[in-house]
Amino acid sequence: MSKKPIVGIVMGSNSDWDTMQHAAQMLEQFDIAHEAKVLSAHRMPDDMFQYAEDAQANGLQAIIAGAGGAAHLPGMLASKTIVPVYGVPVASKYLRGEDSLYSIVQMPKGVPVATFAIGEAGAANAALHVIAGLALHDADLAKRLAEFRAKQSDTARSMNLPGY
Ligand SMILES: Nc1c(C(=O)O)ncn1[C@@H]1O[C@H](COP(=O)(O)O)[C@@H](O)[C@H]1O
Repeated sequence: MSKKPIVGIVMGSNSDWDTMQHAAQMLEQFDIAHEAKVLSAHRMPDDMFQYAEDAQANGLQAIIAGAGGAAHLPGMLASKTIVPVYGVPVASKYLRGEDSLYSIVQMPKGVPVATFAIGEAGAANAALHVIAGLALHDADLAKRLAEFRAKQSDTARSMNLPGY
């Protein structure tokens, strides 16, 4: 039987998956039980409200929400749950995601959404941030996160520049 998800990855459209799959891959890599689904504040507001209202009772410890353009999904989720919401601005067709970034990051005081960079690095980092929080209470996960960081340092140290 698959483990009950503790992280929810949601996105406004399946067109966001190219970006949001990087969050899923990171959680997969660290063996964190998660779910991924399309959920839109604009196109399916009742489903979105229900998801947020049930999130805590369903055992979710974090929600990673990605959306592009008028990206209201992360903020609206945050307005309906105390489960922390990590927002990922997806690059939009016309404004390259600046619109997504601004609409996620500019939350009114009192309803926070932790906002990450536009695109796949933001999606991966949102997952890593969630993992860091979980690792505070999970020694094995903390060890694996430290190993991931050490490997990354090794890769950076071995980078050569042409002619130097
Ligand atoms: N920003 C939102 C929301 C929302 O915030 O509720 N729902 C869909 N969308 C976004 O619309 C973009 C285009 O969607 P389509 O590709 O389906 O036309 C996507 O990036 C999606 O996140």
